Amino acid sequence: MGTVTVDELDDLVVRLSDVGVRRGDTHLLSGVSWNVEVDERWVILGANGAGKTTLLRLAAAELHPTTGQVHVLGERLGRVDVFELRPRIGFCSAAVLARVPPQERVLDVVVSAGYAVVGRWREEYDPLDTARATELCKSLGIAHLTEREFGTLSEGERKRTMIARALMTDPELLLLDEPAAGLDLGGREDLVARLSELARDPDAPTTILVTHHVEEIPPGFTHVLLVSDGGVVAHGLLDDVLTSENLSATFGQDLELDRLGDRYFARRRAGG
Ligand SMILES: Nc1ncnc2c1ncn2[C@@H]1O[C@H](COP(=O)(O)OP(=O)(O)OP(=O)(O)O)[C@@H](O)[C@H]1O
Repeated sequence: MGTVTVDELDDLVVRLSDVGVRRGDTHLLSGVSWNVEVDERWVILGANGAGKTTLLRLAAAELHPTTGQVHVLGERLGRVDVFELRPRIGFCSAAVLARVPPQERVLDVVVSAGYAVVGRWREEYDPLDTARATELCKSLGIAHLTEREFGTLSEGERKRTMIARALMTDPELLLLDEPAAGLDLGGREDLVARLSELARDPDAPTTILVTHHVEEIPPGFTHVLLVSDGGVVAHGLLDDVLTSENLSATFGQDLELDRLGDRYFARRRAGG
């Protein structure tokens, strides 16, 4: 990857330059360089422990690199107040979901994102915020659940609530860590369809989605970053980079990738 000029930097939502993350003697990431431009929709794909969540936490300004540089929304981590940066980022992960009190009302889970709180359900909210939260719940198919307690929702309904919450602040960058994990086939297909709608919405934020499964790639996503063992196997346009060969290198198995319409499917090659 060549030198990036200041003008080009303006168009970069995320920029990792030769990034390493180390904990003790363990290298979680090493030598990662990666650029995400405005309006791109990226999938990060890799096996368990490959470093996907670590990458996403860097993009969320939740983690600093041990070596190299990370720029998020034009700001360099280490030189910016992350508390000013984070409201510009919508982050949806199992860790964020786990912080929601089960008794909280669904609409409050969504609307309270605008106030950067989880579980402050006695907050007084602006009617405009309530209206926006209601609209987001509608677009994610949970309008009928807004008065329910979060803890009574199904796994899929919780995931959709958390995506609505992540969108509440109108972020410039949306990060989704394994949004389809734990969903049944119907729930996964419903979520993939909703994320596909979001990906195709020109007003939606630049999006990065982490997954283990090519079946979970929503149509409309444009780019893929393949990671293995804390390093990049390949990155670029989905159509160019997502191949049987690259997928096999990513998962360390002889895999065959099929495309059916705008969806991907993978299986181990017979005898592989
Ligand atoms: N604080 C830490 N100390 C040591 N090792 C760590 C630490 N945090 C993460 N790791 C290790 O770093 C590697 C990458 O972790 P990461 O969570 O980024 O992987 P992942 O690709 O998201 O995995 P999964 O798909 O299983 O969620 C893993 O092997 C993990 O055990």
